[in-house]
Amino acid sequence: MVGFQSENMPGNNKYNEYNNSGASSVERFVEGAAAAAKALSNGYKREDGKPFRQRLLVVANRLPVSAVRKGEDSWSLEISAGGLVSALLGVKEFEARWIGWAGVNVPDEVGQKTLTEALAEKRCIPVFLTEEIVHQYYNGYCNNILWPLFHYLGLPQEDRLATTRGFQSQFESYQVANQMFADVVNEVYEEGDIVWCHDYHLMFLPQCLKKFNNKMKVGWFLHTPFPSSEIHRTLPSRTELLRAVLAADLVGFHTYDYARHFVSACTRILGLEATPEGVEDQGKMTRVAAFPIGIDSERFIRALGSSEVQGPIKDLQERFKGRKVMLGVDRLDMIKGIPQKLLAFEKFLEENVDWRDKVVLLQIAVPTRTDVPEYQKLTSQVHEIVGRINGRFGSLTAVPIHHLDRTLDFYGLCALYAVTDVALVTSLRDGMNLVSYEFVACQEKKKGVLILSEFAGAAQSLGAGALLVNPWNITKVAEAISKALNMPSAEREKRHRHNFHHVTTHTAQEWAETFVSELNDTVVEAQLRTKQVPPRLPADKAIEQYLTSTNRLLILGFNGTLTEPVERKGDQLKEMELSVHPELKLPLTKLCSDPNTTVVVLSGSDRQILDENFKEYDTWLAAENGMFLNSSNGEWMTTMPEQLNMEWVDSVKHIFEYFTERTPRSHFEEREASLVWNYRHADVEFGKLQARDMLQHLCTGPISNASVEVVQGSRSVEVRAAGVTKGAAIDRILGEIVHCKSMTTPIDYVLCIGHFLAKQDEDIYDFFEPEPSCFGASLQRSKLTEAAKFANEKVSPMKIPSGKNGFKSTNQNKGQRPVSNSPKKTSNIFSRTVRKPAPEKITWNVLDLKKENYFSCAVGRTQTNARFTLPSPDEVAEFLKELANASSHNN
Ligand SMILES: O=P(O)(O)OC[C@H]1O[C@H](O[C@H]2O[C@H](CO)[C@@H](O)[C@H](O)[C@H]2O)[C@H](O)[C@@H](O)[C@@H]1O
Ligand SMILES: O=c1ccn([C@@H]2O[C@H](COP(=O)(O)OP(=O)(O)O)[C@@H](O)[C@H]2O)c(=O)[nH]1
Repeated sequence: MVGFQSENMPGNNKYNEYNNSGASSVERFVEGAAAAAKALSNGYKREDGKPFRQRLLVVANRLPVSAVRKGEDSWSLEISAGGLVSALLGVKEFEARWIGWAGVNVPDEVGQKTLTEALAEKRCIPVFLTEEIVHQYYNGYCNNILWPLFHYLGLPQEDRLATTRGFQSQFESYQVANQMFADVVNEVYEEGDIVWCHDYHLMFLPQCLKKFNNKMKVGWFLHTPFPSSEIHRTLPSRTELLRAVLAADLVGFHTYDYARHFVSACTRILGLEATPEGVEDQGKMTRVAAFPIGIDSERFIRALGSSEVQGPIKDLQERFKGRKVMLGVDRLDMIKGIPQKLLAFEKFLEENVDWRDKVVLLQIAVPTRTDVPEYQKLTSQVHEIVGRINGRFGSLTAVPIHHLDRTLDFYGLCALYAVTDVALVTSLRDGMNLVSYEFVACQEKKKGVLILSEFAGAAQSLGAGALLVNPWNITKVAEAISKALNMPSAEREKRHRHNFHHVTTHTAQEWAETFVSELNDTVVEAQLRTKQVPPRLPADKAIEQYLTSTNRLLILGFNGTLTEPVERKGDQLKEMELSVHPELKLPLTKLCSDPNTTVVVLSGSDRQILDENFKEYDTWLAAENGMFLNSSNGEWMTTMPEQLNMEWVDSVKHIFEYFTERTPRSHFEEREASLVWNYRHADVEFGKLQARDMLQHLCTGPISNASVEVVQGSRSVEVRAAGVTKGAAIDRILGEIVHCKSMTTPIDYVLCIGHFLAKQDEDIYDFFEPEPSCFGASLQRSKLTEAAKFANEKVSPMKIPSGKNGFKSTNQNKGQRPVSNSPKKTSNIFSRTVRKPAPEKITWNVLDLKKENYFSCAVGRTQTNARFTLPSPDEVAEFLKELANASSHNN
């Protein structure tokens, strides 16, 4: 015996839910939306005085109503079952429109036209998917691939005999279907609208929408779990899906765990940067956050008092008099753990003979995705188990399990929730599970017990009051059933209080409002960030000014500026040494050989690396952020300031050693004025965790009182003596260059390009700044040397002062750490200090720099003090090529 269905069972009407005025919830929802729209256009306010909000386009695979064709041009609309629809029906604050599939194939024009009209009354806009697309996209890619994968059930094996089960063809249909949704959104969209895309069906949608209109405010919310990145990485189209989602402005999940998994998939699989706000890709920020959904609890509480619910409550109480009622309400889906639930109940009955005729389990199993073979198999499996248990423990007049393969209406469900003593939710994985919320909302009188799977998102919010179980552990679930049925009323009351408070204060309305307001804020913040992003380097202008200048200075960073693009293997950087971009050889040679141009490569790298990479060019090298200088004759000298406190080095080294030993493929470099721990070749995720720990150790230990700066790079941690910055070194470097080259005319053109660290090294841009830039140059000014201050005060020209902190005397290093080159690091052993120019000799203005002759440019950064930006070393190479060509034609 599979089940038992009473004639009087509540909710036999599977169509619309009616209230006293005879309107369905969809109609009420839609009427609310229509009223909102009207009020908006009339400038009205809502009853509670708040203004109406902007238009919200809710795009989900399924509309809140499914259409059933009654004739060529007549349709009846039923509410679609499922958590997403339930949650969004609770949202009444917006002038909302739904865009989605009506759950029916409508190939003919008449049908499409009439259904569109019928749905328009409900503010729903249909996306017409063909039967083949539905098969491949919905049954195939969504429900046979993404759904099981996201719920940790793994990928199905690709079936070579059935072409429809190939990943690739299903994925292509998925993309086509997403584009079909996008086309409808694009048609309906008006400026200022918010587009909220829902769920795993529409992961491609954000990208399609942004491609069409980059200004659209696009949010994406996932209703299922997002699995560990190790699961996601098994998906053949893992990269495309992540990238498509990242096109959204805001990406939301039910729990922090899911959000964290998503961010880690982006860092590990795509190699992107995680920030506290989300994920960053070349300056484009996607905000990632947790927004736990809720229900419209008021609607349930109100319904309990209505005659539509009170009637069925009485019937149910009468029918199950003398027995405790246990309830399961699930779509008949493998993630819901229905077989596990039944087996646990069977075990409970086996072990608790006295309870056999005193308890009944009502299991509502809503048919779902019935075209997918796995779901068909599940139905038979469940029927078989129910039959066996009822056969074993049933009598002529009663069975322990009442199993219904059908949908109940809202009132029927409320009545069931209200009469239940123990609700049993055993999902193997579940994004949230609204049934558990709904049960709690209906239990103010009875204060029944919720047994809840620890693998449902709801466990994180209702865990305080529920009995949490691992559904795979049948023995423990059986024990929980026993505990729940025997729980004293005081404990039930206490547990219920916790959960009722949560359910009634974290509602669907609040969920949607928070998401939408966060989306608005995210877009505003992004706009602000974009406004602060300096423009791209104007190559033509920079070249034109270069050609008309007579004494030019080019300051070029190395790593991330002149280097080859970095390759990745999976989530790892390819092991390789830094080397000059191959396309730069010729242009660099040309530029360096121009007698009117001085090229300085200014880098954080050590002397050896610069020697190895630049020995063939006639260029100045400034290693370790300018602490060492090498004129083109190959002799290194130090520019280190006096009084550098290096007492912290040993203890920091100790910590660096500790982390290096524990982080495979990381290493640290000991430099003269700094220590750098580098994890660019280590596992990105692990490296970041280690870096975080390391920072904590450093800050609470050796550097807590030391005069140092900690510089966090994208894959490194560097500790430097305070004051060791490129900006601070440049005046000493300039003095040496002027002297060495016996310059007699001022520098009248400066191009300073680098992937310099924002806080610590961008003072170099400000050093040359003839006018305070609008991008925050002033931030760094207080740190500048006298020479730089002088430069800032005057539009031009600038005189390099001698003295104080400008240049060091030749015997300045007494009592300091020795400044010799470490022999193992460089073959170029000799090091001397930069000479101190005689003040009387530099009486003229070294810099004669006008605003239009100064080009500071940040590479691969958008938050910068520089005047201009270039996105990558490739573009730097391109620009320097053009510059070198123009210059050689000019000569
Ligand atoms: O539309 P169907 O394919 O029949 O499936 C029904 C819905 O199932 C999923 O619901 C999820 O959303 C709930 C609300 O956020 C959440 O509580 C639950 O844990 C999820 O399973 C699916 O995500 C929806 O898109 C489907 O419409
Ligand atoms: O006969 C039924 C059974 C369930 N539901 C609704 O379906 C939703 C199920 O949501 P849940 O989050 O628990 O899981 P999902 O089915 O979305 O995975 C709940 O709002 C239920 O009220 C319904 O309308 N009729």
